[in-house]
Amino acid sequence: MQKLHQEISVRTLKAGITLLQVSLKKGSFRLSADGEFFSGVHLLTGRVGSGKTSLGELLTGIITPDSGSIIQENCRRVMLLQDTSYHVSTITVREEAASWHGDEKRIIALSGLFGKEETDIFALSRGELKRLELAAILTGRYDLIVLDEPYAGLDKDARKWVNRIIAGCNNKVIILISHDITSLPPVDFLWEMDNGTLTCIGKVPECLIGWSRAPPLIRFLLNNGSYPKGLARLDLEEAVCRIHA
Ligand SMILES: Nc1ncnc2c1ncn2[C@@H]1O[C@H](COP(=O)(O)OP(=O)(O)OP(=O)(O)O)[C@@H](O)[C@H]1O
Repeated sequence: MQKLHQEISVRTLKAGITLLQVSLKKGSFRLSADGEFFSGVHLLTGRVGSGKTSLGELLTGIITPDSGSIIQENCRRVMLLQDTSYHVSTITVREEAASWHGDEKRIIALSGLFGKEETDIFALSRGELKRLELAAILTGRYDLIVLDEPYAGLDKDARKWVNRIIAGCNNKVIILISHDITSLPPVDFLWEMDNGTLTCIGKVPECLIGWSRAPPLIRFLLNNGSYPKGLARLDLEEAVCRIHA
């Protein structure tokens, strides 16, 4: 009985979001989407203008579909990061970190801004500001996080840092919209947006073999019989080394 209770508690804590026959029209562009996003890291890829940003906005409720349903389960706290969206509301780094209502000290330490607490927020570099924002989002108590091109403006080390934090996030739905597949955290599910139509490619790494629009690096690996164990950078490097071994 106790085990059953525990199982129910764990299940009810898991966040998820379901799209049922969702459609959206923006001028001549049409988006249609069906699918379920469970806890874990989801990578959404697709060409420029294919509708990824619109899907992120639909998932987080920034815009509503023209028809269909979006059902959120245990997604009480939802966050969307867009490259252009950061709004500074305070003066110092400490105040800005505190404005996120999370663990202010942890946010400052994680973002590498220890010692800069009283610095004017406008004196930070673009990269530092982005790290502060990402640290606040990824350590915050969000159930659903959509990161639209989170690597934009970040250097190699900062990208690795983002991936380490994402890898440590549990029980959240994290949807990563990125055209850059060379610097990713461990990804659980792969999705593709093609000319407004959302397709679930499947669970990583099993689905990689059937990824018809796989980027050149993945295609090269598969064509050489070296199947990556995942999409994280280390997995890709390991697969490349297997070819040359
Ligand atoms: N307000 C609007 N009115 C008309 N068309 C729009 C509007 N906003 C976006 N679009 C069109 O909708 C399509 C999808 O845009 P969206 O930004 O979702 O794509 P995307 O895949 O995120 O592209 P990108 O990678 O460039 O951000 C594009 O063809 C875009 O031109």
